[in-house]
Amino acid sequence: MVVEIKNIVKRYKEDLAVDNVSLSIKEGEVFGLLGPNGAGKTTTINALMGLTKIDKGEILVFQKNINKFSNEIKKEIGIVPQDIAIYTDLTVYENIIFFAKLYGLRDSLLKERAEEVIEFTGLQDKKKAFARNLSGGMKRRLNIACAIAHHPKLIIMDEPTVGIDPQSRNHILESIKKLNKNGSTIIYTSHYMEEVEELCTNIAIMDKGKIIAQGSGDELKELIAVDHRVSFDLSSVNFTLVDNIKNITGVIDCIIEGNKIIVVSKADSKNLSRIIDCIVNTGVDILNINIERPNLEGVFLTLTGRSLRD
Ligand SMILES: Nc1ncnc2c1ncn2[C@@H]1O[C@H](COP(=O)(O)OP(=O)(O)OP(=O)(O)O)[C@@H](O)[C@H]1O
Repeated sequence: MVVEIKNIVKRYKEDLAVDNVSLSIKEGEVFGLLGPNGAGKTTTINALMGLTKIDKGEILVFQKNINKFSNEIKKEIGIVPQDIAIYTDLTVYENIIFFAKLYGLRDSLLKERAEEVIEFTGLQDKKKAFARNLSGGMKRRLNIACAIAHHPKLIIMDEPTVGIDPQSRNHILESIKKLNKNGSTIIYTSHYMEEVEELCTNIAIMDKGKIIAQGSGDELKELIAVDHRVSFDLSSVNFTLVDNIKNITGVIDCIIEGNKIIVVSKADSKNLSRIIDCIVNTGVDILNINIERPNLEGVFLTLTGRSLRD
């Protein structure tokens, strides 16, 4: 395991920010911590980075307790904090050099890596620009560049795409995939379920300080995949058709909404082709088919009764 978080607790006065959280993160994973604002993600991540003192529990990174970290271990970690940590009065290049030196890079390797991460984060045109003059998305990219020049084995990113333009967001998501492909283990927090679903091989859903579910995206969606829904826009709808569809194996219900029908089936019914045949044989044209797939938003809603974005 690259990271083992064991039963950690963090309280801020009456507020139990992290309530007995345990997580294990394997080498090579993109591990997603998903949860709404205030769920306890940043507190967990700050505890992992040794920035927040925990009240109870234990955290191991590379099998070492984080309180006993040597500089050698710190050099294996890259941190992209939620609040952008760059020097606005330095240029893009100078910022990268500054942080890379902190991680021990020197001489020709230092310059080589600075060029490498400038290209990696797409900041070539901004190399000599002062950080204060960058857009929000570019500042985020610079923040990432500063955290990865030393080629860390573990990269921790706390909501790196909050409040940025779609172009920078896509760039960051692609960069994370590449970093993972090149061998880094990634821990990624977000309240955007689409990002977590796209990026992460293992996901923990956090709410009110607790981990409420954990697994791959598919495993989590299975939690709510008790039935599936397919809607058909039709040229016309009649009751004979609806009755015939209800008689197909696996169909639980068939709901009429104007010229649309919504067919609810048990998961794994594999009856779509039979439903389509049934409609076509009645002489009705199918104008559109929409298969409603379960997503992580649905998982969160089912588990908590609330939306992720409340
Ligand atoms: N320094 C602090 N002092 C007091 N309370 C805090 C502090 N940091 C966090 N909290 C509280 O702990 C809880 C968890 O906050 P945390 O920032 O970890 O959540 P989060 O999931 O990261 O949310 P967000 O997505 O908004 O960053 C919240 O109720 C928050 O108000």
